[in-house]
Amino acid sequence: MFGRLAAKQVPNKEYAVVPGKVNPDLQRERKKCTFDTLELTHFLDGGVEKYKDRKERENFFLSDPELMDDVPPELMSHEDQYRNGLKKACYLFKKLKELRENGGTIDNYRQLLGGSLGSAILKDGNPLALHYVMFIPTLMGQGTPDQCAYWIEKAWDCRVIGTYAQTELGHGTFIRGLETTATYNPKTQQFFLNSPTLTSYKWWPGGLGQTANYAVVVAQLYTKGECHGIHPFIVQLRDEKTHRPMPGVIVGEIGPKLGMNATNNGFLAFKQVPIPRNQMLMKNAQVLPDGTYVKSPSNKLTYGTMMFVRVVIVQDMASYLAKAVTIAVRYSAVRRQSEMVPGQSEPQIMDYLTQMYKLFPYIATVYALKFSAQWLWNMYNDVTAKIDAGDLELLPELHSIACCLKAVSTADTATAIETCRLSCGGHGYMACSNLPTTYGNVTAASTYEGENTVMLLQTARALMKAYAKAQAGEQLSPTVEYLNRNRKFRPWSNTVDSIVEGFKQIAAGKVAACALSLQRGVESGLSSEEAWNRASVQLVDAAEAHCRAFITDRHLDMVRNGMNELSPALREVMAQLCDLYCVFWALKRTGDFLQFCGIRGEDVQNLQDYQNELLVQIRPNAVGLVDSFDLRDEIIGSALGSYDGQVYERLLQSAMLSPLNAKPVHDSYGASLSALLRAKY
Ligand SMILES: CC/C=C\C/C=C\C/C=C\CCCC(=O)SCCNC(=O)CCNC(=O)[C@H](O)C(C)(C)COP(=O)(O)OP(=O)(O)OC[C@H]1O[C@@H](n2cnc3c(N)ncnc32)[C@H](O)[C@@H]1OP(=O)(O)O
Ligand SMILES: Cc1cc2nc3c(=O)[nH]c(=O)nc-3n(C[C@H](O)[C@H](O)[C@H](O)COP(=O)(O)OP(=O)(O)OC[C@H]3O[C@@H](n4cnc5c(N)ncnc54)[C@H](O)[C@@H]3O)c2cc1C
Repeated sequence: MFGRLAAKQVPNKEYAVVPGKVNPDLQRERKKCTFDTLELTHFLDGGVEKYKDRKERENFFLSDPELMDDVPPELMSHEDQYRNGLKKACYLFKKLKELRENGGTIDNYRQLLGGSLGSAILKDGNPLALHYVMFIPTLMGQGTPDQCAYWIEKAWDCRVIGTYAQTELGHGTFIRGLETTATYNPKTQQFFLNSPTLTSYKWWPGGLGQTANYAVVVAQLYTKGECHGIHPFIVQLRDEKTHRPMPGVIVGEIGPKLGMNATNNGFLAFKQVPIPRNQMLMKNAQVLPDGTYVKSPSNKLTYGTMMFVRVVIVQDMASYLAKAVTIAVRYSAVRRQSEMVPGQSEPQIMDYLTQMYKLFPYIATVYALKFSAQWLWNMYNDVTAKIDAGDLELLPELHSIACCLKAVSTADTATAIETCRLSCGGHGYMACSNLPTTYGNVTAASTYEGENTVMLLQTARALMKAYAKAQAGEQLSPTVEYLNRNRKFRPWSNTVDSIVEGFKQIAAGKVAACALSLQRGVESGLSSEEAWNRASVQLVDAAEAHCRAFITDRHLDMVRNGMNELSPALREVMAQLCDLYCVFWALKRTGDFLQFCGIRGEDVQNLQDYQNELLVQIRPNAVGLVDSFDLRDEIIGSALGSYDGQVYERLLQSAMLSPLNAKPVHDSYGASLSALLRAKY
């Protein structure tokens, strides 16, 4: 599990991990599976060829001992976490080059950043992540052809390493309020970057601390004495030879965090630092040599990189969740506890219905998120192609759906991972379960790239506009089509179709209720902004309902129309998971269903019965389902979740890695404990 780790011997050899030995409970589970797990793996990969590519790629990276940890990051100091992360990130870059030069493929660079492979190699974050996730995408999305030609090659080759420096100590959400200035001087044809206040210090950018030598800096543009709002600039932070900070640049690292401790998040300030005019990214807005400002077709195009990352985050959440639920399900098959029937042997904890309820809805969530993420990715590509051709019509629709999916996927995944941890009892609390680190990585995503409440309020804003359009009888875009005022919702019928329809009905009801609250607020004398604030709890709720309607609709559509080539046995299991996702959320929202869909008490009981039935139906396939995610042990990185299920052996092995166990008597005994034991009070 930990590569070349020189572990202290376990106290008793017969309790050591035995290569190839598989826990008998797991073996039995695998025999029970009713479908072909490889068929599902191929489906998840998008076909046999892609499956083979992935396996080859994983082998290339994960079989390299240089990329495995000698010591788990949680046993390292903060400084060593960074040192180790950076060493591996640099080595990874060289390997990637080697792969390319040998004709190998890596269809998506990101696979090495977040997601399965990335989080296996750099468990606690990658100090080069922002270079790939935001610096390069900003150059590509916001540079002119000349700027792209000059910078992108250098960046791909890591001859410059960048980050995305937007957030400041004083402002992360409200980016129009950023204080860093970039003032143009036509005489020298330079911008001067300045940080006028403490609150204008850039704060958070990944890799900024000691890694990046360049950054895209988002700053208020001043030219001819006028402020034109925030724009992106390429700024050199460190000397290309010595890596010392450039004159006027104050830069450092912000310190330990809940997680992601190798990402080298930093702070940055400028004292009138000059950069040439051509280092403002000018695909959209421009400053001409004489200082004339040329407006962008939309000032929201500056926000393009954030949109890209929000889209990508939804995909990554599905990967993190697949990992967590694999750990928890395998552990639940191995772990036996209590007596279900007095006097009988202890059952596997997965036989308790409450345990199935903790885990199986989250196996289903992996699929729900994956299908929504695929749809969003396709829409993102369509819309960006249209924007490049000058058509911005679909940008608001993309923004609205990306914001709520980012918020709901990150929040749901964080809850799911915490539930997986709880489902593993005390052992889930151990760092070596890999659930705490995974949680640390995922919960960060509820804040970064747009804080979740703020994101839902962006969607709510779009929903209010769509509602007004619907009331005016205007045509609506596809994701809000259900708001059409002439739409007749079908009556409740105790089917999954009815639940999906019900979520739309709930969203439509909540959107209408928000519109009414806003209207009443204004009529009572509040300004529209005050009325908005008063309605904001409801607005967030409406945006979440809209997103749930979207996710369930996508999931059901995929099961009905996107799985025709799968075997009947597999299709049946996929349909069960989709039903479970829908019923699980319907039961979490029974109040809404009672309020908006006209269901009755006995319908809730029917849903409850159906949920229980689904949990029991899925039970024999639980291990097969997580095996189908096909995550190698290096990716799982957990004493509880490895394929062979040698849980207790691995827990003991991992305890022996603690430096506290290196000697029979620890040094601290002489330093403090012995005196205490001998003192006479
Ligand atoms: C990712 C996985 C891989 C690896 C992970 C590893 C490492 C990565 C780790 C971390 C990366 C994190 C990096 C960051 O966090 S970078 C910083 C991100 N910052 C934010 O996201 C800031 C959030 N704030 C905003 O986006 C905006 O300020 C705002 C909240 C949207 C408000 O903007 P504002 O200009 O004030 O707009 P409004 O007045 O509210 O709205 C005006 C108008 O514009 C529309 N709008 C807003 N944003 C967009 C957009 N992006 N695209 C299109 N349209 C947009 C908005 O809807 C409104 O429209 P109206 O028609 O209603 O006027
Ligand atoms: C791990 C991590 C990595 C990051 N990496 C980067 C990076 O690489 N580059 C970068 O530039 N930034 C980065 N960030 C910063 C990140 O983008 C911001 O933290 C995020 O956008 C939230 O902004 P904030 O911290 O100012 O929160 P705030 O906006 O201060 O939020 C605090 C609270 O105020 C509420 N709030 C704020 N505004 C409103 C509103 N309008 N309506 C209702 N409620 C509101 C929020 O809901 C929240 O509850 C990173 C952050 C983290 C945690």
